[in-house]
Amino acid sequence: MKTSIATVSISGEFPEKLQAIAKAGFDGVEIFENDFLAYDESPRDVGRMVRDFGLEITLFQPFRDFEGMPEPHRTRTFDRAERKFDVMQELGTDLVLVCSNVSPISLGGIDRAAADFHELGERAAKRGLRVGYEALAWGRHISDHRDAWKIVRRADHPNVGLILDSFHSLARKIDIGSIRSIPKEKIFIVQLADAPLIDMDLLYWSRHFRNMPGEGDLPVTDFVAAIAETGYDGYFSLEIFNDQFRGGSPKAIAADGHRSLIYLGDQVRRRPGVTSLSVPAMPERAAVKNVAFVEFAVDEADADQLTAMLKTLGFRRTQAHRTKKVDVYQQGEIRILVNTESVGFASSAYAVHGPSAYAMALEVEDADEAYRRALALGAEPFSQPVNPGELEIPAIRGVGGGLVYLIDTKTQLGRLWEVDFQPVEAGEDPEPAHLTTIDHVAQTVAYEEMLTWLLFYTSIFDTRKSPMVDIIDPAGVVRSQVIENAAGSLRITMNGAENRRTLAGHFIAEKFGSGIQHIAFNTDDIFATAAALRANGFKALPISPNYYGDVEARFGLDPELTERLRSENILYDRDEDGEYFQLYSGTFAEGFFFEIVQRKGYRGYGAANAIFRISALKKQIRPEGMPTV
Ligand SMILES: O=C(O)c1ccc(O)c(O)c1
Ligand SMILES: [Mg+2]
Repeated sequence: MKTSIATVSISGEFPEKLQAIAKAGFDGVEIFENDFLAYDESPRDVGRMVRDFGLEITLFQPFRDFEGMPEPHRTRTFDRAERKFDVMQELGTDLVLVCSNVSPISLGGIDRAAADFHELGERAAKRGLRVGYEALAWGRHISDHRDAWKIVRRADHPNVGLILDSFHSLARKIDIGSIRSIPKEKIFIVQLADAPLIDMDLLYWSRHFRNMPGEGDLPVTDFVAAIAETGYDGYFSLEIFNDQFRGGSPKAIAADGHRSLIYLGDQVRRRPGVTSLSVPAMPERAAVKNVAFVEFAVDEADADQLTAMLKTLGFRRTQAHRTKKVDVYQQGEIRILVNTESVGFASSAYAVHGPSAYAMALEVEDADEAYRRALALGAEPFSQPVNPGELEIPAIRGVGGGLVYLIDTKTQLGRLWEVDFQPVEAGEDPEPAHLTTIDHVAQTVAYEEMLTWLLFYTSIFDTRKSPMVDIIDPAGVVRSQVIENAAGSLRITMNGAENRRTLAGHFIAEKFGSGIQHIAFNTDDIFATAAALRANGFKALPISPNYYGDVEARFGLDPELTERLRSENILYDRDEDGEYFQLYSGTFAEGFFFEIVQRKGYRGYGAANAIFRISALKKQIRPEGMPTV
């Protein structure tokens, strides 16, 4: 599978775009005419620059409003094509993309269009060039790849072929089965884009909301599988018109794009009936069994505050690292590590971000396989020296430059708690609070980074994403998206902050970056937990009394239950799957907090309650740090 990306897909000056594209690992680039026109160098120099970056020009595009023109426009259109052919020859590319005519003066008719393409094919052939025809979803007469294919077939010219673009076909829900019968040599190139499902005008949707395959909701994998079944193994080229990407970091967007293509190729390769696609071999997406631990980087003073909070939550200090200043706090199957080292990565994470949950460990079937897959998808490996006899845990860089450790039980890694750690004497143990497992880890990221991390998790781990929802913060909107596995043993909620006045935005600003903002634990009995926490001196986040009148009315709750919820500051939600109870701690270190949940069949995250807990949490953050609304 050869990878390419259109220059329109990313921001920056022409050379900056090319550099980012080359660095991300693409083989080719589509030159989008306006990018080229806005640049001062000659076509020859641009062609040379592209090749100097080790890239091939996959095509020049778009050539608009070509087929079906009445005279005198028709003659002029052919003259215009000849001019573009000159440019292509100087650039050093043999393929031009002709998109279906949108002009109101254009005439319909398959034969007329086919005759025009036949003639264009003749002219192109004289120069050793090729013409690819693409149906725009909003084309005047041709808006369906099946019709474009009819025209190409009838044009019957070796230098005229079809260009398929996933957006145009999938946005119009055109039957993908229609692709399977197209001879592979007539597919000149394939353009790919995904998009979130939004009900809007096709042109506007296409020009502003496309995103990388896997980032949106279109069945791009099915589309590529159908193409692969023809035996096509040419270029797959990203063509992403996206307002956010245009303003984003060229390097990051290009890297996401390349990752999305490799991930897509790997998914398609695993489909039955697909043999042609040459994709680098890599292990399957890793099934995550659980979040094995979350590790905090803190100094001694913060550690006192954090561990005091953990104790009120019913955690016991059970182990200490043999050679490092790392303590393990445990309850049920949950492990929280508290790292107060003054050297190494945790300490630098502390220096940059202050106290933070900088690392988490995911237990998978085979840590080495998960690690290899992550690297094949362009994840950044992490390692630091370990002391003799200690385990080297495979790790990759995650959200905000934090770490994701990968562990398993089939190798020595399964003995981590015996090899690297030793038991400590029981101290003054708190009352156990019946916390069992980590329900979810909530990461706060800048809104522009959301898709990057979404692709990171979904491409490496066997997870799926939920639709994005809006969380209302009194100071703005926070976008929230869940990444979870079918078993519910890995749940990550990602909150994207658009401004710094929201709780999420404040967290990012204060921490100098993205990271884990809260961890939620499961209990099987929220009221027993609440009672134990009270006995431990835990301070629950106070929820406005007005909230309880509303939930009682909304869900028709028994007043006795409402009163219990109110007296324990427990939030409540219910949907068709079941009930949900939520209890929050106060904040630690400028916005970090803990949550305790009980799920009675419920699978969501209490989005409707978010505004109430956000308002309550904001009251706890130092007033000068957090503008109120
Ligand atoms: O939005 C457009 O005009 C446009 C142009 C060229 C393409 O390949 C395409 O998919 C869309
Ligand atoms: Mg296109």
